Amino acid sequence: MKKVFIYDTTLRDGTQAEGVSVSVEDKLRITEKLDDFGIHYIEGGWPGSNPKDDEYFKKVKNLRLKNAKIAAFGSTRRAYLRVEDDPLIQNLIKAETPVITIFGKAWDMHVTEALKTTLENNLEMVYDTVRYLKAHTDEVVFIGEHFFDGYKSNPDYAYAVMKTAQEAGADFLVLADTNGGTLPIEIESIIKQVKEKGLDGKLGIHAHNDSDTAVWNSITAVLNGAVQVHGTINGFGERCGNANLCSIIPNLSLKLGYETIPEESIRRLKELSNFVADIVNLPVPKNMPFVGDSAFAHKGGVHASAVLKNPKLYEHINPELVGNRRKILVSDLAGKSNIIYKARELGIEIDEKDPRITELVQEIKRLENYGYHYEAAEASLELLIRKHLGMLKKYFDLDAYRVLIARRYTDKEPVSEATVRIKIDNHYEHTASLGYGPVNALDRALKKALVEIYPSLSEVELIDYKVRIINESAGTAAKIRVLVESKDRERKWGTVGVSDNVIEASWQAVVDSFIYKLVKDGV
Ligand SMILES: CC(=O)SCCNC(=O)CCNC(=O)[C@H](O)C(C)(C)COP(=O)(O)OP(=O)(O)OC[C@H]1O[C@@H](n2cnc3c(N)ncnc32)[C@H](O)[C@@H]1OP(=O)(O)O
Ligand SMILES: CC(=O)C(=O)O
Repeated sequence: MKKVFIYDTTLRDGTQAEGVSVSVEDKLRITEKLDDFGIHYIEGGWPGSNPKDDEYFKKVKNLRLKNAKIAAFGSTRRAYLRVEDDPLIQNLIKAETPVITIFGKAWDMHVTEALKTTLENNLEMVYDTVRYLKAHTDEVVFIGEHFFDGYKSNPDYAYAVMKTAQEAGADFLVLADTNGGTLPIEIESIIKQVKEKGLDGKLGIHAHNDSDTAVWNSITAVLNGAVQVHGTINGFGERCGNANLCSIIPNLSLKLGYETIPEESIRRLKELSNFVADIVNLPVPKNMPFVGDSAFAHKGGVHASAVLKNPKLYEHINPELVGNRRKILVSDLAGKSNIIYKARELGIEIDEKDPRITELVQEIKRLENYGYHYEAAEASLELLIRKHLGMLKKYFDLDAYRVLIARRYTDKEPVSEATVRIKIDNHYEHTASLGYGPVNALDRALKKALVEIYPSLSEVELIDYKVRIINESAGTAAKIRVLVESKDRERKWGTVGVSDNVIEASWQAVVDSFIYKLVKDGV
């Protein structure tokens, strides 16, 4: 099996993404995680660029890494300085990493316009820097910045830059599509040409995603002989991001038979994706291939029906191979199969031929049309299914609720007060409570009324509350959907309510939340 070295630049190019800022501790945690997953190279940052990166390189030496080699990143020497006198080069050496990665200009226009130097001097900068660094570290990775654009502009020069780096001793010659404008067909053609011309070192690829082709550009490079692939977890990075390792790794390993990271790590890929997303505070888009929450979610009734017969009918791989899971969604696009799958997933015994399933599908479509949305409120969906199948106990009846919001001249904030009167068996409970807002007051008053009979409700906490106006064009007559997220010591769940009135919609969602808790506790 051919091996491809995975080179992660989440901590360097990834942090060049808009909105990302990570602490040294964050960087160290990500380093340990990437190492644990068997990533071969971790580019930690640019020593000398900022105090955080300097501290990172001091501290990373103390980590006991099992798999990864840490790379310090920088550029070729300044056009007008000797390597010995260039502080940026000296900082790279001071980082004391086993790998140093430098980028050098491979596009003639960049040499003359950005560096403002001559093409010959740039070749000398590449040669001097690689040679010098090679004497100070184990491995030097040379990135030909803008290699593909450079090749399209001046093929001989772009080739000469890479060949110079090879002659100076670079261990990997990485071809970069820095502006991300190159297409897979061009990657293939250009790599073939440079190999024919005589670039016979170990090639790598560093692709950006501006044309939405970074993953396939990287894979094309591998298919044409590249043995090192640069990318980031979840693909975030400068502008539109870098090549997404969460797609490259499974494509190479599961589909094309290359050795990348160990199989058991690939089985936890979603965990790695979520881990990095949480730390950098950039959520994983639901529709991200392989690791997104919707990557294996089936919504259309036709899809659900087929997946129940054989998942392969609508899934390109088994989701478990990358640590993801199959989801069957229930919505107005559902058919009987969605309901059967969902009910079984929830542990509800259901006979496929039960005529109530068809009625339930129609009821869900009616409610979704009214404004309910069950994808984000699975607890309400479970209650609806149970109720329809006669499997939901009556825990209490609402007799009345009332919410008052008042602000006197002397009050700093409005005061919310709720009263609730409910009937349990033949007994009435009548309670009142103040709250931070009307929903909080209702939640407290209802809990007060129920907790003596159902003590486990004291564990329920409402942790999120979202309000959405559904048919906005109707102005004040618009319907309001409230989604509530609740938790107890073990789980989180979502419930929904819809009404013309925000308090009534909130009440429905809160009531569902409490009932769901009682169902799950087996009360
Ligand atoms: C394609 C990439 O993603 S490369 C990585 C980009 N990442 C970053 O830039 C983040 C870290 N960068 C930094 O902290 C700073 O830019 C530093 C410390 C590297 C340099 O800071 P400064 O000295 O203030 O320079 P500044 O950022 O304004 O400009 C970049 C300089 O690097 C030079 N440079 C750019 N590429 C190269 C190269 N391959 N080789 C040598 N010099 C280069 C530019 O010509 C410019 O030099 P000049 O100031 O003499 O015109
Ligand atoms: C070096 C680098 O990040 C690039 O060429 O895109």
